[in-house]
Amino acid sequence: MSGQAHDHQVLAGEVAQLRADYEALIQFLYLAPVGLVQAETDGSIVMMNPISAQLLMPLSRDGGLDNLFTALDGVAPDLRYLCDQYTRPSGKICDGLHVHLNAGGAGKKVPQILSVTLLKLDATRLMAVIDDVTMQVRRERQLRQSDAWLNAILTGITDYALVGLDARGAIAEWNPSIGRVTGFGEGAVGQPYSIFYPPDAMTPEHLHDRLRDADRDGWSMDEGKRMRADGSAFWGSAMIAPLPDREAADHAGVPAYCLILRDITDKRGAIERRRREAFGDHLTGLANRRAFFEAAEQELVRSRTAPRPTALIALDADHFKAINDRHGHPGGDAVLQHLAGILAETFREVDVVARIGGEEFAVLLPSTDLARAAVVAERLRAIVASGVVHFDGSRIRYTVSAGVACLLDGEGGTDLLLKRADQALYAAKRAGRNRVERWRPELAGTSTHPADGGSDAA
Ligand SMILES: Nc1nc2c(ncn2[C@@H]2O[C@H](COP(=O)(O)OP(=O)(O)OP(=O)(O)O)[C@@H](O)[C@H]2O)c(=O)[nH]1
Repeated sequence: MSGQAHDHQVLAGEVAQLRADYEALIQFLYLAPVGLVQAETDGSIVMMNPISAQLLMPLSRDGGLDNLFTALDGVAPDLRYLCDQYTRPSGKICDGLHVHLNAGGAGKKVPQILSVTLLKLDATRLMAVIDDVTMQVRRERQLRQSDAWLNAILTGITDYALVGLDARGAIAEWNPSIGRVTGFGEGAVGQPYSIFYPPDAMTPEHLHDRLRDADRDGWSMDEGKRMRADGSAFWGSAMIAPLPDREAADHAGVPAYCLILRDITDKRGAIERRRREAFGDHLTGLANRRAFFEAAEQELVRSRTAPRPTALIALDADHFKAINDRHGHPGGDAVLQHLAGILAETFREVDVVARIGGEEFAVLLPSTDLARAAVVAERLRAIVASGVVHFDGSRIRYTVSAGVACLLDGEGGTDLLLKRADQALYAAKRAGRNRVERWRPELAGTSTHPADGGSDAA
């Protein structure tokens, strides 16, 4: 081969190499998962990839994209200034500058956050790297928040065990806090966290339910009797929270959740007192409206998974205003306490008996149909009608009216059940009081308040 031909071949090879490099660069620009914009130092855009067009287009006022600084003027007005002030021949003009789009706007769009890095390549060329970091920023903020939350929980607590659980709820690692609070040694590793609970208190299904609750809500908390390794019991709370990077931790023995086990034996009395204050009715000692709704909600959710009827009796003392007027408010209170006493004696342990309003009571009867509930309500009505309240030298006689309703498997919720029972109750009031009415479809749409429903007022 002649020298000239050889040179030619080398040159052709170099050109092919350059072309291949250029193709690779173009490919890179097109496929890069970030926006890349090449511009002159005054911001005039020379070249941009599709992602940067996508990110910058919404910022363009005239539908075109000629100048990087003009496009970003509304959201990052100092970019042009930063560039003018940058005197070095090349380097980073700004690094990961966060630019907020749609922030504070009247529109309902979620604020979008772009990260802009501006490089000076040489005296005439700039390169901007633009990335949509909205999700990343949100995620970091969430993580910071959950860190703060965890710190708040841990601060000031000295009697807790911090236990790493794997994705199946088995204890992943041992640490001294586990030994201190529960007495379990390294042999606990690999065992389900239910070893901290009394035998049979937690089925494998319960154990997994708690993990799923934590996945769904960010945490799951319960409180009750716990066991130490030596078989002694203590009163404890257990909070389970998923670890931030748990997706990657689907293997046995790798922590996916954190369990914080606290010995709160000392605090139990105070907690129960607070519970009573929050969920108890001070006048009658029965459950209050809030406790009733929570218990009813729980029962109805359970009745959906294991179908069964749920009944409700709504009860109201008749002509109660007249009793108050005649015997004074304390006399009225004595009647309410008397009625509460009868209710507490009449119903089963599983029934939820509550005072849900001034002189209105409600009883939730799990696994009970309409006919059975009506029989119980009738028995109650009769007991009240035959009783006497001794108050301040007087004998007060009173009666109650009751409405009974029932939901079949999975039908409606607490509000519907209570509404039907109320409709039946006021049908009983309209029909003359001192009686029990069952809800029936014709009552749908009738009033749940006597004043609207043509009550025969006292
Ligand atoms: N003593 C006492 N009275 C209460 C309490 N809460 C509500 N009340 C009274 O209960 C009375 C309820 O009156 P109404 O709603 O007119 O009902 P009613 O007189 O029982 O008539 P019907 O229900 O139609 O038979 C009002 O006078 C309330 O002031 C309470 O805790 N103690």
